[in-house]
Amino acid sequence: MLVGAVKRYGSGQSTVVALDDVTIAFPAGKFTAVMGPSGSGKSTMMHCAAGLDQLTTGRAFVGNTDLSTLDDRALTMLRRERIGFVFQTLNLVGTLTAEENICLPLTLSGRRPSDGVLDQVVSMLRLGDRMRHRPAELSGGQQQRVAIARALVARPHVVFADEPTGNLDTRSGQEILGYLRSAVDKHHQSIVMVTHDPNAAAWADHVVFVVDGRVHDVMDRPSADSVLDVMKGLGR
Ligand SMILES: Nc1ncnc2c1ncn2[C@@H]1O[C@H](COP(=O)(O)OP(=O)(O)OP(=O)(O)O)[C@@H](O)[C@H]1O
Repeated sequence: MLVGAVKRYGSGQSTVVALDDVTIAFPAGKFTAVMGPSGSGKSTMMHCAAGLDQLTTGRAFVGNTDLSTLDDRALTMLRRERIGFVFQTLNLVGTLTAEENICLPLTLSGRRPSDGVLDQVVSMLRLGDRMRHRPAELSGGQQQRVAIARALVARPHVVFADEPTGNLDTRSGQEILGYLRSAVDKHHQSIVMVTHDPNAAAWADHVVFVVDGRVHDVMDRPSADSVLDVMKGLGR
């Protein structure tokens, strides 16, 4: 959740206001899509909400925890224990196999995947025969699926995903959206997903439209058509 969130980059004449007084809740156990024109502040909003970047002013909460009250170590722990990430820069570790990458957040906090969860995630993402490969030996889409498996396998409270289906064919994209949906419906995880695709946004419970660093609109129970209409109205 962001309260009165402002994020400025740079100073003086070259200042960019990426978030301009944003207050928005990402409700627990819900699937939120974030849409808006290029450069409108979507990634900045996610990074600040996930504690990967600091606000200039305002507050960011994960659950009841005010991120500004945490030191670096506590922030790292919170991210590791409670948050999963799927970002465009996949951050897979080149020297580790797919399986080691997927389990890395758990390994770092001294845990192991719960029974069956690893198998379930790996088979859903059709990575079963790729688990011993390193990232360089995988296609772009397979790397994307490894990053998604890594975000899901620890069953974090919140998953932040930036264009998670961006590099995927339609079938794999639909499967991943279905799995994100079931993570919400079956396991009460919260998903916050940036997307440019109205069909992907239609899987969410609601869509937050961001324009020029502000929340322009929030739509409940979106359909691909209703999302497209709003996007057209934004003229982009
Ligand atoms: N590290 C940075 N330094 C300076 N300006 C930045 C930085 N990161 C983002 N910006 C600027 O902040 C604004 C918002 O960027 P952001 O990446 O959040 O937009 P976005 O909606 O995610 O865009 P896209 O859909 O193209 O990924 C843009 O004007 C961008 O140029």
